[in-house]
This record gives sequence, C-alpha cells and structure tokens, in this order.
Amino acid sequence: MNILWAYYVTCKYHVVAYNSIFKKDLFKDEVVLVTGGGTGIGRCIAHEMASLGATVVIAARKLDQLTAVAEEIRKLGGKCDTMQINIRDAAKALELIENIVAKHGKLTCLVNNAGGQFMSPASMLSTKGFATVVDLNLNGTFNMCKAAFDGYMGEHGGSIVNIVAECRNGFPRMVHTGAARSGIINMTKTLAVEWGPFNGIRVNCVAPGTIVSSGMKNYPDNVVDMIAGNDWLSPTGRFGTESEIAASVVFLLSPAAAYINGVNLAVDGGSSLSKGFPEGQDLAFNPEGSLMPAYVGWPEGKDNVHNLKHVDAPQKINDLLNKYKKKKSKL
Ligand SMILES: CCCCCCCCC/C=C/C(=O)SCCNC(=O)CCNC(=O)[C@H](O)C(C)(C)COP(=O)(O)OP(=O)(O)OC[C@H]1O[C@@H](n2cnc3c(N)ncnc32)[C@H](O)[C@@H]1OP(=O)(O)O
Ligand SMILES: NC(=O)C1=CN([C@@H]2O[C@H](COP(=O)(O)OP(=O)(O)OC[C@H]3O[C@@H](n4cnc5c(N)ncnc54)[C@H](OP(=O)(O)O)[C@@H]3O)[C@@H](O)[C@H]2O)C=CC1
Repeated sequence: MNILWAYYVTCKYHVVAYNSIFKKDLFKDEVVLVTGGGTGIGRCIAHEMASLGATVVIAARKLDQLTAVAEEIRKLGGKCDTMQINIRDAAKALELIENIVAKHGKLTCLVNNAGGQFMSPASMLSTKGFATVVDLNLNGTFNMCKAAFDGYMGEHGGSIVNIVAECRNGFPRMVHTGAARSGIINMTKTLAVEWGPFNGIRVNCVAPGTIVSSGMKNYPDNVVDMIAGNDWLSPTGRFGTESEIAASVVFLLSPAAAYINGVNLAVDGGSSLSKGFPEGQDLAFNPEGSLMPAYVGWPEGKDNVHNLKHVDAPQKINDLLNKYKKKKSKL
C-alpha cells in the first residue's frame, strides 16, 4: 500500500512538473527582456519564451538584427518588441526598463545574455582589453540587474537569469571573461539573498560550455579552427546547442524552478568536470545523448522541419554539428 501511495505521489508530481513546464500559455502574463536577443543564444531564448506565450522584448546595440528576429517571432504568432541598448551605459539601462514598463505594463523576467570577449593569453592582454571585457560583462550585467530592480522588480518581484560562461577551473586564454563571469556568479548569489525578500525576486545563472552559435563568428579563423579541432572537449563528445541553453533558461524562469535561487547551472555536457577522451569524439560519442532541435516550443512545419534556420555559426562548426546529427540518425 505504501509503495503504491509513493508511486502515486511520484507520478502526480511528475505530471504537475511536466504540465507546468510545457503548457503553451505558461508565460502568457509575463513580460521578458532578453539582452542580446538579436543573435545566437539570445535569439533562441526569445523564440522559446515567445512560443510559451510571453511578451518578449529583445534589446541590443544593432537594431537591424533585432528587427529581423522580432519579425520571425511575430510570423510564428509570438509577441516581440525591440529596443536599443548598450548595457555598458547604466543610465540608458534604467531608461530601457522604464520604457518597457511604460509600454508593456511590467517586466517580470530579465535574461542578461548580452556579453562576450576575445581570445588572448593573459601575458599579451592590455589593461584596456581586460577592463573592456570586465566592463561589458560584469558591469553591464550589474547595470541591467540594478535597473530592473529600481524600475520594476524591487516593488513587484521578478526573476533574473544571468548567462555567464562555464569557468569553474579558470578560463585559460580568456582571463578577462573568466574574472568577469566569476564576478557575475558571486554577484548573483548576493542578489539572490538581498533581493529575495523583495516579493520573492529570484536571481540565477546559466553557464554555457562551448555552444554552436553565431558567437563563434566573432573569432578569427585560426581560433575557430582551434575550437572546431577540440570538439571532443566534453564527456559527451560534442558541443552544446543554443536550444539546450534556452531550455535551461526557460526552466529557471518557470514555476518549476520557483524555489531555486542563487544557483549557477552549468550546461556544458560535464566539461567542467572532465575534458572527455583525448582519443576524440568518435570514441566518446554517446548515441543516446540529446541533441535538442532548435526552437523546441514552436510547432514544426512541413515534413517535421522547423521553419527557421537552425543555427548561424561558422561553417566548420556547423559541419561538426551536422556530423553529430548524422551519427544520431543512423542509430
Ligand atoms: C582549447 C580551446 C577551447 C576554446 C573554448 C572556447 C569557448 C568559447 C566560449 C565563449 C564563447 C562566446 O562567448 S561567444 C560570444 C562572443 N560574442 C562576442 O564577443 C560579442 C561581443 N564582443 C564585443 O563586443 C567585443 O569583442 C569586445 C572587445 C568584448 C567589446 O568591443 P568594444 O567595441 O567595446 O571594444 P574595442 O574598442 O573593440 O576594444 C577595446 C580594447 O580591447 C582590446 N581588444 C579588443 N579586441 C581584441 C582582440 N581581438 N585581441 C586583443 N585585444 C583586443 C584592445 O585593447 C582594445 O583597445 P584598442 O587597442 O585601443 O582598440
Ligand atoms: N557560444 C558559446 O559557446 C558561449 C557563449 N556564452 C555567452 O552567451 C551569450 C550569448 O552568446 P552567443 O549568442 O553565442 O554570441 P553572440 O555574439 O551572437 O551574442 C552576443 C550578443 O550580445 C549583444 N551585445 C554585445 N555587447 C553588447 C552591449 N554592449 N550592449 C548590448 N548588447 C550587447 C550582441 O548584440 P549587438 O552586437 O547588437 O549589441 C549579441 O546579440 C554571451 O554572453 C556569450 O559570451 C558563454 C559561453 C559559451
């Protein structure tokens, strides 16, 4: 009897969790701001949130990219607005939040996705280069968190997800971003504690490992070659996908994560724990491993193919992704 009861309770909660994660109108009352939403991972997060009913505002410096993504989302039936921002400008960050609240009535979720860096050994990095990357990632993320708090969340609550980069063991060749992202992870813990009492504000991080995305286009060919040559640097024997990052963000913003606060969720295939097998991904490749399709939330088009171009990354990196997919489809 007890076993049956335990089974019933477990199943019941599975069903509750499943429904609350996938219900198509889960975020219908939410207004979410995704910084850097005109490209790559941010674009994917914007699509997923819109597919679940949210009103999405995407903001970055380049309006043309934002406009194109907003059109894609609207064509698929989602709600999306665009606004321009340089997250390094604190005053403009507050102005942005105030504009969103004035236009959409609230701001319940913030995804701090905008950021980036370049590759350089520490020995060759200038003081200005270090400061620039810290300013963009650490100060920029703080500017957005503080603006969201002052402009809406302090009074009404909300949920924040900061996209960082997996940097648990340091970040060789990217000392600036490793320092900045570690700063964000620590800041996230502090804000979770300080702001929780303000109507239950939650602040969490997602730390991507190496992800096939447009971000790689920022790197010169020799760096892309190096990254592409190291695709085995994770126990899963592959890189991650944008939708695998978006899924974790959706989860952390959802009621399924209502009691999760101040964590840093590594989405890296375990690369922070081990670098996998030096023999290469052929040996390490796990045929059962998930390769989520892009834009899980939207209905598929003709022949079960998504209407959207999946990933905008350098050709060599895309070739690797297609190689994994072919292997998977053979099984
Ligand atoms: C084993 C393998 C595992 C490999 C594992 C690899 C994992 C990769 C994981 C991460 C992936 C991603 O994040 S992908 C996402 C990437 N996306 C982005 O980076 C987008 C955002 N990036 C940017 O905006 C820029 O790159 C960034 C430099 C950060 C900011 O641009 P700004 O215009 O503000 O700054 P700039 O004026 O260009 O530059 C300011 C100063 O910075 C320095 N600087 C700028 N670019 C530089 C460069 N390429 N090399 C040296 N120094 C540079 C110079 O000192 C510059 O000053 P002067 O000398 O006076 O000019
Ligand atoms: N791809 C990967 O392997 C990994 C990515 N990440 C992080 O994930 C996030 C998304 O990366 P990804 O999509 O791959 O890369 P992208 O380069 O495509 O995305 C970066 C986005 O940030 C925006 N941005 C950059 N600087 C600013 C600024 N000053 N103000 C406002 N927006 C800005 C850019 O838009 P615009 O130029 O129009 O301003 C762009 O949309 C980044 O923070 C990245 O560092 C972390 C680990 C791994």
